[in-house]
Amino acid sequence: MTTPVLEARDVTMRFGGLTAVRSVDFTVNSGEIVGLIGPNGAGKTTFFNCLTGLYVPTEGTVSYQGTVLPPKPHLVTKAGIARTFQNIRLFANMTVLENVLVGRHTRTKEGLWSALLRGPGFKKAERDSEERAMELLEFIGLAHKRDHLARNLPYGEQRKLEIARALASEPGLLLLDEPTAGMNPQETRTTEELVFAIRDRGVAVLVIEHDMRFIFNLCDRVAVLVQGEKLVEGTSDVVQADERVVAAYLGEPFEGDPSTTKGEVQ
Ligand SMILES: Nc1ncnc2c1ncn2[C@@H]1O[C@H](COP(=O)(O)OP(=O)(O)OP(=O)(O)O)[C@@H](O)[C@H]1O
Repeated sequence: MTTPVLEARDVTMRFGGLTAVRSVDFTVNSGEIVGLIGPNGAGKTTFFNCLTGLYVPTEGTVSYQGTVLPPKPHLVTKAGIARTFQNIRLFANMTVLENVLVGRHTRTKEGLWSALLRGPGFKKAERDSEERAMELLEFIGLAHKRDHLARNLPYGEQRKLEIARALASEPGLLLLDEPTAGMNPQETRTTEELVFAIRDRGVAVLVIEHDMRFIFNLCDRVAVLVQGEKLVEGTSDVVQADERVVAAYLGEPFEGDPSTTKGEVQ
């Protein structure tokens, strides 16, 4: 049975006279991988920022598992939504393990005094956190690099580490903003497999991406934003065949034969 994890209702975001997102209704259900695509400047990242509390929408509401979210990033994370960003935002001079541990802080209950005094409660919490972080590093294939500095990882592994750090907050929904940007085809394929594996762990995924092949292979459903409005939403096949989508992408990587079949679009 599908139940809504995320529900955005009538979300509008204006910057002065510019409406970057206009009356968008959007749902992600449990167990789903949903794609959000659109030409440059369509409002995708602005919409993500509205979902994650970085922006307070001018109008509309965002709910997670039936409860309206407070527009504060740390409260959104605590509620169960984690994200990555277009540009890598790791702690470059921390180790791989430390980066994942940072991602767990919303889930650790030990308070300031316990941490300062390093009492038995704190030590146990620390051990549990480390175990959980190592389990995540195993999952993404970076356990053997736990003590490497994040800045010394190759690009593709840095992006994986960001995903592990986001997963460390134990989200029910993961938002990925251009996870394959700058990746070679092999790294992109690995990321695709990783996203499927994340979904199989019970985490719903919403992904922004310009790589159409990646999106159409991966997603159960795809929504298209154009000039801040949701133009089309449906399965990959429906979206690929929609003439309005083809028109919106003319001049973009998706140009060419409108009858292009799945997997051949780039
Ligand atoms: N903080 C801001 N202040 C003013 N305008 C903004 C702000 N953030 C985004 N915009 C504008 O809102 C519009 C949508 O931008 P946004 O970055 O959300 O698009 P996008 O679809 O994510 O683009 P891209 O694919 O290039 O990342 C653009 O016209 C952009 O200039």
